Amino acid sequence: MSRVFLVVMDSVGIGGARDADRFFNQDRPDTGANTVAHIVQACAEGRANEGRDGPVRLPTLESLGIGAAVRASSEDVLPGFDAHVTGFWAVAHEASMGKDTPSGHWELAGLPVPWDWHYFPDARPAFDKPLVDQITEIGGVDGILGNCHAPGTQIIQELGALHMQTGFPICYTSADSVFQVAAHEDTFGLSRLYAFCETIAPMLHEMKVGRVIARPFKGDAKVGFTRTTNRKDYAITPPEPILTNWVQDAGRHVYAIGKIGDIFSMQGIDEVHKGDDKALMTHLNRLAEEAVDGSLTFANFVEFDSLYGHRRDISGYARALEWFDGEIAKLLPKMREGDLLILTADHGNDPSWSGTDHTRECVPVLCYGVGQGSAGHIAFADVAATVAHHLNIPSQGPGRSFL
Ligand SMILES: O=P(O)(O)O[C@H]1O[C@H](CO)[C@@H](O)[C@H]1O
Ligand SMILES: [Mn+2]
Ligand SMILES: [Mn+2]
Repeated sequence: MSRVFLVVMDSVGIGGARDADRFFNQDRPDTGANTVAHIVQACAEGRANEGRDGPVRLPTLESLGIGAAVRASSEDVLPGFDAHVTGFWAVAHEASMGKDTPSGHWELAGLPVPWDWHYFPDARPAFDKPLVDQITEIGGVDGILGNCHAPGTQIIQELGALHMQTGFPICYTSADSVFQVAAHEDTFGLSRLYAFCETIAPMLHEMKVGRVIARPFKGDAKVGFTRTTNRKDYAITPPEPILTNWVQDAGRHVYAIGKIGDIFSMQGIDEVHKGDDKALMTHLNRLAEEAVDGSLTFANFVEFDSLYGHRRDISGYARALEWFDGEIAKLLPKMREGDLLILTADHGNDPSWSGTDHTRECVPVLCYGVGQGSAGHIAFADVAATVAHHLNIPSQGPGRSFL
């Protein structure tokens, strides 16, 4: 029986979104943002040589069609990237009005977001007094710090020492529908941070805030503050069955790698494997060998986005792509007859762009195991329908299989 491996390269967008002018980074519309193309261009021009050198080389993604997809989605030039394409590729357009992780993943899983998320204003305070009063009361703290839009790595440097003195959690947000809580793992305590987030999450979900995110960190004023890998997301539960439910309801097994379990609030998921991207790749390789017939393995590789996209680090993003490309080259021979591997993304995060937020972009859909060809332009939800079709189970979403 066929298996499917659906792998999200978080934020690896390819430009070309028709509604990019409705999304912004620091008042600049996202029109023209193109994560992959701008990385390729910067590398070719020698502008991304930190820890690497020269033009970016992605031979495996190229042969699966990433260059062809970028050319089909945008006018951007792509120096090099003219290798023979042996995979099956498409350009996917998002319908949901959010350029965030849950919107992208839910729609890839067959559920365009049926509501408007709540976003906090980029003002001080970002959270109004009645909300702060509720949060401090039910969360059992005497106050909060932050209360603004901020990059997470920066705000812990600014407020880490004061947080240690006062015991007030650092609460901040971004252009996404998120309520983030940074707290020191030792002085505030990791389990206390998780409990705090878990307690306030239902109230924020009620307001249609997509995620409450625990952001633990360590360090002190002298050495500086560093986030740990113990981030935890408390996301709204999808209001309808999604791909993982369809697969599970058909009696099949669903493996989640990385933050997929968090994004879908564990709906339809049998087992979760976590770690940094390197560890996730080990899990993916092991599951390529061990996943049972008829199963779905759904993975998210977040470091493109969290370590490089938001930090506007072009060299780092290029290094991550080159590493990923080499790993996928080693994964392909592990695919069995009848298996389908899909590499895709959830939104863009152009590291050459203004601001530090995601960019509205189309995403590549690169398929291995179904021969060579292209479906041209498709919808995000078509990915779920295609996975269902390949697993020979009913699709319950609005998408159509492109295979
Ligand atoms: O700056 P940090 O804390 O990494 O926040 C980023 O991570 C959040 C969730 O992925 C996004 O909303 C973005 O703002
Ligand atoms: Mn994402
Ligand atoms: Mn992000």
